[in-house]
Amino acid sequence: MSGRFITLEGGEGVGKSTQLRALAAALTARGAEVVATREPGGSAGAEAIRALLMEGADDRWDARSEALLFAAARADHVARTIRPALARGAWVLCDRFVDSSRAYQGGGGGITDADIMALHAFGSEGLLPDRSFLLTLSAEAAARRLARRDTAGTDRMGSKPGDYQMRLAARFAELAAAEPARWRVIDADADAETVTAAILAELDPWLR
Ligand SMILES: Nc1ncnc2c1ncn2[C@@H]1O[C@H](COP(=O)(O)OP(=O)(O)OP(=O)(O)O)[C@@H](O)[C@H]1O
Ligand SMILES: Cc1cn([C@H]2C[C@H](O)[C@@H](COP(=O)(O)O)O2)c(=O)[nH]c1=O
Repeated sequence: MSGRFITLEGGEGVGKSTQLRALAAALTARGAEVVATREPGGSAGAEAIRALLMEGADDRWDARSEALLFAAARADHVARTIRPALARGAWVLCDRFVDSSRAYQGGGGGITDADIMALHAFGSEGLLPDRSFLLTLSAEAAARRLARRDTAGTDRMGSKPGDYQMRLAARFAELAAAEPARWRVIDADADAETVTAAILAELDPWLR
């Protein structure tokens, strides 16, 4: 069972972190080495950039600066964490990756997809996941989950307005539709165990 690079994508509160933990446990139980990681973050340098991105006022960065910071964090994460793990045969499970930049800074923030992918080509040598899961959930259900989880309030990126959330959901759907060999769309409006089973079923051919 050789390692693969798997990403979980979608809006806030759809259950990405919950599913990442469950998948990591399931794969570890099958004897795989698993590197569970996240973006922005996942390496010392990228975690430092994460603090710049997640803290402060909504207008702390303009759209171009924000896109560059996400790409710089990703470049360090890819070079220091993801590529070494893949090279030794580990499974890399990542909570968000370049598709979040394409949806948030692209669909939500107005940066062109060509510009985001050019930054990715330079910073991360264009690395793409073997499989990306888009977890879909209605905005209302996601908001209910977040209200239960985030009783202390949201961070800078989570405080975007409702129309931004709608643009990014539409953009994620477009990305998945445009590259069906890489993406699987998973209905996240079920209990967590059912969602995990649906994801594992999609990974089954790689788990033999
Ligand atoms: N299938 C599920 N059914 C009900 N609640 C869930 C489910 N999956 C996750 N939750 C709960 O919803 C909340 C949000 O889940 P989680 O933190 O995994 O989402 P996320 O997509 O990683 O969010 P973010 O993008 O903000 O990091 C948590 O309190 C979690 O326990
Ligand atoms: C990788 C990446 C992330 N974002 C946004 C999406 C979320 O609002 C935050 C990350 O928070 P999480 O609770 O850890 O999911 O950052 C983005 O706008 N662009 C990106 O490339």
